[in-house]
Amino acid sequence: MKAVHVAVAVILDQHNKVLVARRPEHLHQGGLLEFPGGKVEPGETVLAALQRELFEEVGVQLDISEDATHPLIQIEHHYPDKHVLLDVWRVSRFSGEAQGREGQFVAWLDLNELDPEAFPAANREIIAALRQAN
Ligand SMILES: Nc1nc2c([nH]c(=O)n2[C@@H]2O[C@H](COP(=O)(O)OP(=O)(O)OP(=O)(O)O)[C@@H](O)[C@H]2O)c(=O)[nH]1
Ligand SMILES: [Mg+2]
Repeated sequence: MKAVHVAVAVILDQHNKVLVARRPEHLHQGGLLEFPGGKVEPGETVLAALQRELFEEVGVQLDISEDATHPLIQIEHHYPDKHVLLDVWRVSRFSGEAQGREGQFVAWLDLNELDPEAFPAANREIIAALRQAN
């Protein structure tokens, strides 16, 4: 099975709050929390995908310049039904107010309060890396 390349944004605000969204029930890993993002399309760079997905899903415009966007971690994970490569970026500048543009719940949660069990299994490593970096 070929890995699906996924661009994922961890947006941290000045109070160490992280933007999370709830995955719609009918999708893969539905009902769990996620960091917004989505599949990199053919011919698209990962940062372009990150920018496009964040705008489509939560209405936020990312500043993807080098001083505002940093690679955090890449995680390859095999779910029983899917193989993903999560390409996770830490973003410190954005504009717009986050809203669930696809009807999903979104929230800014304190980094220290994130419950890894509320996310897909692949995300546990992301949360650990984030806590280590902060
Ligand atoms: N966006 C996102 N996807 C994640 C996370 N963790 C994780 O395992 N995934 C998995 O990555 C895969 C792709 O993400 P996605 O469903 O957001 O892709 P997408 O926005 O392009 O959706 P679409 O297929 O409806 O067009 C899913 O199988 C999802 O379960 C996460 O924190 N954020
Ligand atoms: Mg998505």
